[in-house]
Amino acid sequence: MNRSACLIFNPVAGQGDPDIELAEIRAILEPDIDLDIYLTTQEIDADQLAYAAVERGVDAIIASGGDGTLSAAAAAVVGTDISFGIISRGTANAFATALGIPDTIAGACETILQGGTRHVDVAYCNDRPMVLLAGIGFEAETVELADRDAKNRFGMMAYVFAGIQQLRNLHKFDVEIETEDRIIKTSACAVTVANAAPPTSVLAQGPAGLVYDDGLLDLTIVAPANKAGAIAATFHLFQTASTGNAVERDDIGFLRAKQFKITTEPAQKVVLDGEIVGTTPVEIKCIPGGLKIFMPLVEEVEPTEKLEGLPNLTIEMKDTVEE
Ligand SMILES: Nc1ncnc2c1ncn2[C@@H]1O[C@H](COP(=O)(O)OP(=O)(O)OP(=O)(O)O)[C@@H](O)[C@H]1O
Repeated sequence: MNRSACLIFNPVAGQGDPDIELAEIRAILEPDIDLDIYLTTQEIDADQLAYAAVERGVDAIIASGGDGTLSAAAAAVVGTDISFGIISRGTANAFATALGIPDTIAGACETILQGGTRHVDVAYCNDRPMVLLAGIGFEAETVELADRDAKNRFGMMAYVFAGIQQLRNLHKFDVEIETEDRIIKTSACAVTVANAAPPTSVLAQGPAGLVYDDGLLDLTIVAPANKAGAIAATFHLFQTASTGNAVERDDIGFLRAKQFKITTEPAQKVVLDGEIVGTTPVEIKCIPGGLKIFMPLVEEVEPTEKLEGLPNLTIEMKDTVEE
C-alpha cells in the first residue's frame, strides 16, 4: 500500500514557476505517496491548512514554500508523531540549510521518499513555534526592508542590500536577558536567539556551531559602538562561523540556555523564522525533540580530497612497510 501525505504548497513563494514546480513534486512523489494537495492563499495560511490536516489524522505533512510557509506548517505538528517533510522554494531557504536538507526540489523529494526521520528541537517564542531563530533589533529591521517586491527583484541579495541600508540606521537599545538562573543586563544593536541557523545568519553565530538537537538555545548579543564596528563585528562573525571557532570580540557575547525572557528599552521589532511578528518583550523556550522531520539518511560529508582534473596527474601507491 502507498504511503500518504498532505502537501501544503505556497504558489507565490520564491522566484520559480509554481505550476512547473508543483508538477515536478507530483511527478517524483506520487508514484510512492498518495498526496492530498492544498494551496495556501492570501487568506488561508500554511498553519491553518496544517492544523486541519492534523485534525484529519494524516500520517505525514509536507510543506513547500519559503521559510515562512515551512515554519507556519511546522507549528501544527510540534509534539505530534506526524512526520514533517520540507521542500524549500523560497528566497533564503534557511530552514533546509540549517537542518542539512537538500534545497532543490528533486533532492528534497528524494529525502522524503527515503523515509528516514529525526527528532529535532523547536522552541516557542511568545506561544509561536520557532524552528530557526528569533532576531531582535537589527535583523528584524533588515527583514522588514527586504519585502516581497525586493525579494522578487533581487532574490537573496535583497537581504544584503537591506542590511547595508540598515547600517545607516544602526541604533543601540538596553536589554535584559533572564535565563533559568541569571539576569543579564547590557546594551546591544542585535540580540538573536537560535535553535538552528544556517551560516548565512551571521548574527546568530556567536558560539559557531549550533546544535539543533541538544535541548538548548543559543543567544548572541552584538553591540558595536558605531557603523565601522558593526561591519567589523559582522565580518568577524562570518569568519568565525566559517572556521567553526567561537567569537573573540568585546562587542559580541553569547550564552546557551533552555529558555530566555528578553525585555528591551525601548521596545524592539522581533523577526521569527523570517517573519516580523511584533515587538519585545519575548519569552523563548526550547521544546526538545518537538519535531519529527524527514532528513537525509546519510549526512553529506565534505570531501577531504580532490585531485582529479589536475594537469599531468599520476598517483602511485606506495608499498606500506610493516613496523
Ligand atoms: N496564494 C497566495 N497569495 C498571496 N500570498 C500568499 C499566498 N500564499 C501564501 N502567501 C503569503 O506568503 C507568505 C509566506 O511566504 P514564504 O515565506 O513561503 O515565501 P518567500 O517569502 O518566498 O520565502 P523566504 O521567506 O525564504 O524569502 C505569507 O505571508 C503568506 O501569507
